[in-house]
Amino acid sequence: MSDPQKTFPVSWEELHRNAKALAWRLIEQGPFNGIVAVTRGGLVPAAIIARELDVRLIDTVCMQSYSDDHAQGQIKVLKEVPGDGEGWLIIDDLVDTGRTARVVRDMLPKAHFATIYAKPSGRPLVDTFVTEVSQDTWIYFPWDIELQFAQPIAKQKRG
Ligand SMILES: O=P(O)(O)OC[C@H]1O[C@H](OP(=O)(O)OP(=O)(O)O)[C@H](O)[C@@H]1O
Ligand SMILES: Nc1nc2[nH]cnc2c(=O)[nH]1
Ligand SMILES: [Mg+2]
Repeated sequence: MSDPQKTFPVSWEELHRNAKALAWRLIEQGPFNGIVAVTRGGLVPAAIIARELDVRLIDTVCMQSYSDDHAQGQIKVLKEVPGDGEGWLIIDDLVDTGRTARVVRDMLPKAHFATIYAKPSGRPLVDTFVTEVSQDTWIYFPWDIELQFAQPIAKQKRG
């Protein structure tokens, strides 16, 4: 998606609340042997969920696909996890097109795949998620953004 229609900024508090909401759903699905975080976006959610589910065994699948202009290129797998994923929980921050999820699921077909956010195209690839956002929305995570001055609405309207 190179020109998303809407943006959806997420604060640290909101992310923490949503990650805990995901943990409440996942506690019913476990117990899990360990967590596989999909880098980099899955790292912070995985840390929060590991704390809530009392999981200490964490591995990573290292992936690269989107560039800074929100365009998705070829997915590169920089690091894999051996095995079929049985008893493991995979955590990513979101599914968008579902292409990243497809690659990870093919790698670990027996794992449980969970994300905090899901867009409609990727939703069928996720076992458990918390919040659905529309396909034309770009989510900004707390680590993507910083506090800054915002124009009053009246000034924004005058242009
Ligand atoms: O469903 P898709 O269309 O494949 O998109 C979802 C993936 O895109 C983002 O990762 P990204 O490749 O931007 O890297 P990052 O996790 O390092 O931010 C996000 O963290 C997901 O992993
Ligand atoms: N930060 C972020 N990364 C993405 N990768 C694919 N879709 C998104 C999105 O909406 N936000
Ligand atoms: Mg990612």
